[in-house]
Amino acid sequence: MSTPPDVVRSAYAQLVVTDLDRARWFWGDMLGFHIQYADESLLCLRGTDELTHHSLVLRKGETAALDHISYRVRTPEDVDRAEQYFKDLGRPVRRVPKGAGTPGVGDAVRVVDPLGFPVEFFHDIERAERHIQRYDLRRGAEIARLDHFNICTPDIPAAYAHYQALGFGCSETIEGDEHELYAAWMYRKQTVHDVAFTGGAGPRLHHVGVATHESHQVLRTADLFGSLRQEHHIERGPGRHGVSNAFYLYLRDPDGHRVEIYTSDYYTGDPDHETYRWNVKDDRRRDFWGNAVIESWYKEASPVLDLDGRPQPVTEAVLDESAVQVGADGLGIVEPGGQGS
Ligand SMILES: O=C1C=CC(S(=O)(=O)O)=CC1(O)O
Ligand SMILES: [Fe+2]
Repeated sequence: MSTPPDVVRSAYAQLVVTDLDRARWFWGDMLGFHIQYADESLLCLRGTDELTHHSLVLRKGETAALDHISYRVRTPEDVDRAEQYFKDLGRPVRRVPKGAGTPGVGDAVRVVDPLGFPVEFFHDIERAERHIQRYDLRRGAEIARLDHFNICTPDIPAAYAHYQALGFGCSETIEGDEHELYAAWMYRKQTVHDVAFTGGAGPRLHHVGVATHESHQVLRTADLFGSLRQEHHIERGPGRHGVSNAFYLYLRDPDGHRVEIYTSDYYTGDPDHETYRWNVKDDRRRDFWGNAVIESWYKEASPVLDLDGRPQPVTEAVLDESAVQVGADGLGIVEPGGQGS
């Protein structure tokens, strides 16, 4: 078996949006991403702390979808390793030389991974002007950086095995009484996750997680949308997660792409870091205060494209967390004459 690439971190998501101006308002004006590059069909954006060209790309297209997620690898040779690794898995692989792909990104390889997701691996990317202390440029939610991808997949154990083989650690899980795996959070950078798996029809993109420095910025984001009579963009939260302990707010962009505003998770960098395991019937797992998870959060997600830009077919889930008796989610199966647990 060939050597997997040395993944450093989740690096950027490329989303297809149907109205670039509305997307610019949502992701730029409201969330505060800096526009690093713009043309009539493409925007490259980055957070206040990000030193490379972008962490989010919005590409105008007919149908809202995920074009690809992208991981940065440690060396240029790791791009070659990624190419060989996925070729050995028998997966679709396409080399994307510098200048032929996303602006700012150097030599890269794009694959459709075993879970059906379009994934890019690159090392070289243009540096960008340091905005970390340009408080004068901050606006809206003041998003600092990309934190993670959350993907919907029907087979969580298969997703766990794939990312474990890529060298990802596992910080937290949601498991049944017999340790059946409902969800997992996995990392390469030293925080809770670079990628997480939500059980459901897939491959679909559940959300992009973006980080603020402070929880008051999460609250301010909700206030901004409320003030502007744009509260319909708020889907879930604000609240405190059980898993990750992060303070959160979920929004839907004008095309329905979900984004999580996320702050204050924790360090996972020690070599013997242990996985924290939640039971699927623990009402605090997804909201530490026991608040219900709105059904759309479990059921709705963005379609993903193949390497030729065609929507990928989805496979229904094996396990459905929202169908388990989960009490606070309000979706539980109430025992005859009993209460949800
Ligand atoms: O980033 C996350 C951290 C925790 C949770 S959960 O709702 O607490 O499971 C969801 C999430 O994957 O979006
Ligand atoms: Fe998330």
